Amino acid sequence: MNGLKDIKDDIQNIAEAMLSVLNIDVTIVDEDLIRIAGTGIYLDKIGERVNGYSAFKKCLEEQVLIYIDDSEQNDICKECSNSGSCKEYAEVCCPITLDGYAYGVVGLIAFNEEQSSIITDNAKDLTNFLGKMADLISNKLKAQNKTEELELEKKKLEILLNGMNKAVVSIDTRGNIDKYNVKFRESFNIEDEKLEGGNIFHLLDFIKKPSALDFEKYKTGIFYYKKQGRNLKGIYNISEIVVKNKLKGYVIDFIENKEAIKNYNKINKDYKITLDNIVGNSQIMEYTKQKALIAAKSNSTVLITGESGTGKELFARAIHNHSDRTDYPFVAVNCAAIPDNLLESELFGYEEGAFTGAKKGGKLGKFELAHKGTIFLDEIGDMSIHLQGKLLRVLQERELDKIGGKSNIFIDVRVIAATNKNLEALVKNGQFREDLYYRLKVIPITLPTLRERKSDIPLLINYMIKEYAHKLNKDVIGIEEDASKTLADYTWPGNVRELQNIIEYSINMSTSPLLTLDIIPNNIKSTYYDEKSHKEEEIRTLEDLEKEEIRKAFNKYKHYKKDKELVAKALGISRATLYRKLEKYNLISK
Ligand SMILES: Nc1ncnc2c1ncn2[C@@H]1O[C@H](COP(=O)(O)OP(=O)(O)OP(=O)(O)O)[C@@H](O)[C@H]1O
Repeated sequence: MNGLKDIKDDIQNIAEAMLSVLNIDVTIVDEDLIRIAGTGIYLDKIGERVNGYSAFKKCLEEQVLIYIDDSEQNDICKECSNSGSCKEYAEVCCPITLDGYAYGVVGLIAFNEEQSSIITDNAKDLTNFLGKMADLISNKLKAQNKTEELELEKKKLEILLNGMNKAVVSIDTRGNIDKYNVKFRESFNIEDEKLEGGNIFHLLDFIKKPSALDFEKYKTGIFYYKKQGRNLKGIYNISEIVVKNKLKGYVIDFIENKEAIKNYNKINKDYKITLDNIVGNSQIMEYTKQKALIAAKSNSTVLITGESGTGKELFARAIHNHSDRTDYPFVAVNCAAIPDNLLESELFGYEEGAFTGAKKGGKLGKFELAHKGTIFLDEIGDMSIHLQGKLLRVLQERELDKIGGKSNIFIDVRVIAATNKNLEALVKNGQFREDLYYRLKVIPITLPTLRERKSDIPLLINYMIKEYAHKLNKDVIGIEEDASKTLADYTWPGNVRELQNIIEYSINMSTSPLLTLDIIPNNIKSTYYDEKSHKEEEIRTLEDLEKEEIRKAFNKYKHYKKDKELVAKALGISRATLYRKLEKYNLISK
């Protein structure tokens, strides 16, 4: 809280104004009885303390107006240490109070007969006037306190704003910049001179001027800023500033995309896939999980192989989540799903004007988006030889050579690749670069098929029943034994994904709390019955056995480009013999 000394110049002006109106000397003291302002002989005594016991002290302590018209007879004067030598003829003093506290006293003092008669003849008007002056001074004090409070609030807000890890700017309704934080200035790299008095719609032209009609539609947007040496992509939000129902302006905040992903990852940490929630405790699964955990603690490239639906992406995510990159992005790219000519810009991005039709501002590649995190290159076996070369360079140099880029960008990304193809075979056929193959398989992880871990099937079934019953809002709680046995005996060429589909289908179809055999699709049941009947028949024709072995071999090598060659080799026959047999058994469509 301020005292009178903090507004002493204002007070001195008031004292002089009073003197010129009344022609009576004025003195003003503060709460410590120090003279703050004065006229006449008191001018030289500013800064001095007034006498120990005086009318001023009483006025201050008792917060009462004191009027003395005869200093020789007055009781207060008699007790004053100046009694006998006092030069004052008469005086009026009034406390300066604010919120019940006395901050000082303002007094009028007569030093001669003439001044004394002014005081005595106009006692009522003068005391009234003095009261008004005391109010004027206390209001000045109040205003001073308010100004300081506002300055303090402003300072606090500035510190808060600058401590935020988010760029923020406030504007008036026409877009003129009012306030902004350090992060804003640094993110967009705009000098203070341009920002002060600048217009946001000119400086950041991706922001469209909001209108009351479609405010809701345009209040958030994605931005791409590539100027002043900055290359930012993110999301912006506009909030209205409304005071007493009137729109006064807007506050805009910006979140960089990478941060948004990071925050998203943090929020979703609880639901993250970890090795613990990958279902399966068979020996081979336990071994695979252990290997994945070791891989998570390293920064080397991982190559996950396994048939379709064995959980390659699941393992890749779990490895990322167990690594110290977990708070940074996990970016998955399916190399087979994107045409080769687009995959290059998808992975590595391009600079503005890199080619005809290139987007304004260029494009950030997945490698850049995954900075400090993990990139998951799924179906790597389908990548073209040209891109394999580019990828190899990125892995070796740890630098990104963007299309149309002038300089290389350093990247810190961990690579996990996956495929259901036999990369070794592709290397032999010249379809996959040998050098890249070895770069990728620094830590190879092979996921077991579901057939190889049949003991996990009941666990997976129970897990999936719970999951889908909840999702589909059905009261299914389990499965009947024969149905469970049928599922456990099936060969599951589509692995866990196929099992998932069957469970989802069965729960949809089920009308009872337990899944029953009759709702299990026939193609799954037939293997069970075929095998069962085969066991009972015991003796089968050689042709039947031959047909079944051919089928089994095709099933095993169906994902290989040179499947027929591999099947023939596995069956120990020539390709020509295989073709003859396929024709004989009418299996040619396979
Ligand atoms: N052990 C497991 N526990 C629980 N769910 C699993 C398991 N393995 C796979 N899944 C589920 O099966 C589905 C297929 O898994 P994922 O996509 O990881 O397989 P993938 O090997 O990458 O397949 P593709 O080669 O076809 O891309 C997903 O829905 C996944 O959640």
